Amino acid sequence: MAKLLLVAACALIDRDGRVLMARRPEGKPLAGLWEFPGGKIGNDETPEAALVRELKEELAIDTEASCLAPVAFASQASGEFHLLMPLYVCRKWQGVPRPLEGQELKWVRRDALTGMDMPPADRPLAAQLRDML
Ligand SMILES: Nc1nc2c([nH]c(=O)n2[C@@H]2O[C@H](COP(=O)(O)OP(=O)(O)OP(=O)(O)O)[C@@H](O)[C@H]2O)c(=O)[nH]1
Repeated sequence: MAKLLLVAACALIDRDGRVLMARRPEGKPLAGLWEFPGGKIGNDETPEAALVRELKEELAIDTEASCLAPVAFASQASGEFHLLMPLYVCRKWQGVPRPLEGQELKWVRRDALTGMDMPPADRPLAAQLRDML
């Protein structure tokens, strides 16, 4: 069986109900596609701790595990790995998201979510999120 790739992803929701999407920069796998901020879960790291860390590293915002609500997950073959990716919703954080890793950021209305060019694992998640918001 393919090795599991554990990734934690987060839908930041603003006061107008929009979702923050990030566009993967050139040079990374799946470059140009829109994804949820987040990243790989390290050894000895909980998914929540990984997200708090990634949101700081990628977006310069601070949040905490108690502000992360799990809403869905993706389970998808991805090259030599099998991606298992829990998606959390976060509505409370400190700071203004800034693109620290060369990514483009966009606040997206719920109706526009499913029209974005996304990695295959994200498409069902975007639809679930749209129906939830
Ligand atoms: N963050 C994030 N990763 C996703 C999403 N959808 C998806 O297929 N992935 C995949 O999950 C993996 C996450 O890798 P990453 O490159 O963002 O994570 P990272 O920052 O920890 O990795 P790095 O340190 O190697 O750059 C990639 O293979 C990426 O393509 C998504 O919505 N958000």
